[in-house]
Amino acid sequence: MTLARSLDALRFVNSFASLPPAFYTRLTPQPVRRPRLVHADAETARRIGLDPTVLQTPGFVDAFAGNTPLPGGDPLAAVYSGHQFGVWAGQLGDGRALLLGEVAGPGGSFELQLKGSGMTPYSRMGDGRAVLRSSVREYLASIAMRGLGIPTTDALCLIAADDPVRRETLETAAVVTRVAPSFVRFGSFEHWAAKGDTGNLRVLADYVIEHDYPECGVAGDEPGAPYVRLLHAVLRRTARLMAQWQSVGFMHGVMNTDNMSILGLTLDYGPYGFMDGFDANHICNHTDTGGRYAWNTQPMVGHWNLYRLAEALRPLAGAAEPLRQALDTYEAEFLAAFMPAMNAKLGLAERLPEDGELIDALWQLMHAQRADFTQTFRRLAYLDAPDSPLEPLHALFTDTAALDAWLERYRARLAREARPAEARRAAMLQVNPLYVLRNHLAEEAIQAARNDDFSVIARLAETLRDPYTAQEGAEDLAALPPAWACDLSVSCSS
Ligand SMILES: Nc1ncnc2c1ncn2[C@@H]1O[C@H](COP(=O)(O)OP(=O)(O)OP(=O)(O)O)[C@@H](O)[C@H]1O
Ligand SMILES: [Mg+2]
Repeated sequence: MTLARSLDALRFVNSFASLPPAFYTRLTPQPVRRPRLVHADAETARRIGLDPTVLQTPGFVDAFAGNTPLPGGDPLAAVYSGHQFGVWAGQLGDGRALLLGEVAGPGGSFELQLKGSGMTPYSRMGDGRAVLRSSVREYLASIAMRGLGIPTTDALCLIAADDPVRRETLETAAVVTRVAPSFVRFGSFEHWAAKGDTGNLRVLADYVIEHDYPECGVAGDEPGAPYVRLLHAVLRRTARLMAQWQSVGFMHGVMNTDNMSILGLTLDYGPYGFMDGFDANHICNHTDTGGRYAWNTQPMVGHWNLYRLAEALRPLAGAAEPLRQALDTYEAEFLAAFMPAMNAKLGLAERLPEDGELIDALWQLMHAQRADFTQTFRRLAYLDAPDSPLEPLHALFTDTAALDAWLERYRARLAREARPAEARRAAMLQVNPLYVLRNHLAEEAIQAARNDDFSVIARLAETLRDPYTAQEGAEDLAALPPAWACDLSVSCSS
C-alpha cells in the first residue's frame, strides 16, 4: 500500500476539536531538521489501522515529525491545569504536545499526539521541544508497559532530529507520536473547576462520559449521578493501575494531577524507573527531594489525586457525600487488585488469611537486603524445580540464612496448594517478568541513539514486547545493573 493511501485510510474524526474553542488552540507543528526514524511500532500501527509497511517510508517520517501535514488531521494543543508536587500550579496545558486528531482503527478509537513538536500558547518558559534522551525513554517505556500488560499510552514512532535543545547540556530534539483513546487528565477537570466555569466543566465531563465512559451516563437519572459514577469508574481504574505499578516495581516519578490519565493509563514517561535492588522508599526522580513520589507512596498519592478530581467534580455532583463515599472505596479497590496480584506472583492460587504476613515478610527481607525486585520474583518461580539450584536466588541476598528461613515458610505454604508444582511454575512465569526497562538499559539505548545507532532500541523493543518469555540471546537484558549504573540519576529535565 502506498503511503498516501495508507494515511488516507486513517479516518480522522477529531472529536476533541468539537469542544468549545476555550479547550484548545489550533496550530501546526514546528518542523524539525533532518528528521529520521529511530523506531516505529508495527503493533501500534496495526491497532490504529495503519499499514505497518509504510512506517519506513520518508513520507511517514515527515508526517510524524510534524514537517508535513497529515491529511484529515486537525492539530491542536489542549489546555489543562494541575497540582504539581502537592501544590496548585495553575494553568498548564500541552506545552510541547499536539493532538493531531482521532482515528478509528481495528483496536478502537485513538488520539494521535506528537510530543516535542514545538511551542504552543501553553509552553510558558519551555521551548516546546523534547530531547532525544527523554524521548527514547518515553518510547521504550510505552512498549515495555504494554508488554507487561499495564495500561499505558502507546507510542507509534520515535523520530530523531538535528535541532539543538538546551537542557543542562546541549542535546538534540526528537518527536514521539503517542497513541491513546484519550489524553484527558485529572488536571483537565481541575482547570475549569478552578476557574469556577461550571459550564465548561460540564461540557468536559459529558464529553468524557460519552467518549470513554458511556456506562456512567444513564438517561433520566438524577442530575449529579453520572459524575459520581465517573469518579467511581476513574477511581477503580486508578486503583488497579497503582496495584499493577507496585507489582512490577514501576515508579512513575511525577504523579502530578496533570499526569494522571482519566482513563487510568500510565501517562507521561519522564523520570520514571523500574526498581533494581528493592528499597521500598526508593525515589526514582532526582528532582523529587522530598520523596513525594517514592515507590511506597504511589498508591496513597493515587488516592490524593483522586481527591483533587473529586473536588473538581463537586459542582456537577450536586452533593459532596456521594463523592466522598466513592473516595472511601479506594483502599478496598486497591487491595482487591494488589493482594491477588501478589498471591499470583508467589504462585498461590488460593488465598489464605496468613498470606498477607508471608508477603510482608518477603518485602521486608528484600528491602533489608536490597534484593533485586524483578529477579527475586522470577527466580522464586524455579524454587525446588528439577535441575534448578538455589544458588541464583541466594545470590540476590546478602543474608542467605534469613532468606532460607523465609523459604521454609514459603515451602510450607506451597505444600497446602492443590495445584501441581509444574502448573504453579508456569503461572508464576506468566506474571513475573524477566525483562523490565532498567535504567541502565535505557541509558545504553540513549548513548547509541546519540550516534545514530538505533539497533539497541530495536533490540530492547523486541525483547520488552514479550517480557515474560525467556528469549535466546537476551540474557544480558535480564541481568542486574552493572556497577556504572549506580551513578545514573534521572531528573525532571526532559
Ligand atoms: N520543553 C517544554 N516546552 C514547553 N512546555 C513544556 C516543556 N516541558 C514541559 N512543559 C510543560 O510543563 C508542564 C509539565 O510538564 P510535564 O513534564 O509533566 O509534561 P510533559 O512531559 O511535557 O508532557 P505530557 O504530560 O504530555 O507527557 C506541561 O504543561 C508541559 O507541557
Ligand atoms: Mg506531563
